Amino acid sequence: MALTDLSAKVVLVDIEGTTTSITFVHDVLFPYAKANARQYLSETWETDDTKQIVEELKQLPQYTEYASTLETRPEINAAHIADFSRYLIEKDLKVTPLKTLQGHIWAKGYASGELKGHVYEDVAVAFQAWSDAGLRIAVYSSGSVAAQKLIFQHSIAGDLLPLLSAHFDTHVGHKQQTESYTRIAESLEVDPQHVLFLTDVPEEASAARDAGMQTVLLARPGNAPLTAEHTSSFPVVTNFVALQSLKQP
Ligand SMILES: CSCCC(=O)C(=O)COP(=O)(O)O
Ligand SMILES: [Mg+2]
Repeated sequence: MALTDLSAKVVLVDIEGTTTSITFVHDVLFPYAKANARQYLSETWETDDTKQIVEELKQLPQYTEYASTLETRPEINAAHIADFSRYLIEKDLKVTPLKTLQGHIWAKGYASGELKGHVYEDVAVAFQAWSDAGLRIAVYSSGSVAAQKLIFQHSIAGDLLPLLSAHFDTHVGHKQQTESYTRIAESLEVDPQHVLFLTDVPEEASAARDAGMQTVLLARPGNAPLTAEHTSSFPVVTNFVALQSLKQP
């Protein structure tokens, strides 16, 4: 089954584990956010945007859990919120206000050149080929839309942003919920059956498939191993080029 046989009009890509290595996210992006959270929060503490992020962080159930581990009642300041952000990052919690904050922090690193977005070497080639073939390319990641734009604009393969036509983050819903994919298809004004979703997470593929999308799993180096049940339930490829000669499971 070649990509063209999938009758896709939109290719919807996940980022971490799909276009980009998990190692880059965990060993470069997360440490950068942890190291720079306090400074960012101090510098922007009085802005409406940061006030909103802080409010949303404090509403998270994990905040009550975190605060209960502290010996004294904390003062709500940049240092305390930075500590809580680091706690969330260490647990790899993909919660919306943390992802918004991370995107803002990474912006400085990309602007200075300290950060360059990792993409696998087949990604730019595939994006160009899909775009040339008239397919739209959209992104759905737990990373904020701002963070998605940064990783592709400042990628090691150059500026890939012009090839992308839409971005979705957890504001549309969580990635393991079917309704999120229904909303994405509605927003793209396309029948879900004409969307091909590429991800490394079987539960995300399952949710997208339940919404009527076509789904393919990526088995990139360093991704969590797929079980026999996963590989019998979904087509699996190791890179985007392999989509051209995809075999049904
Ligand atoms: C948008 S780049 C940062 C990656 C990130 O923070 C993240 O949570 C990626 O999750 P994904 O849904 O792309 O697997
Ligand atoms: Mg992923």
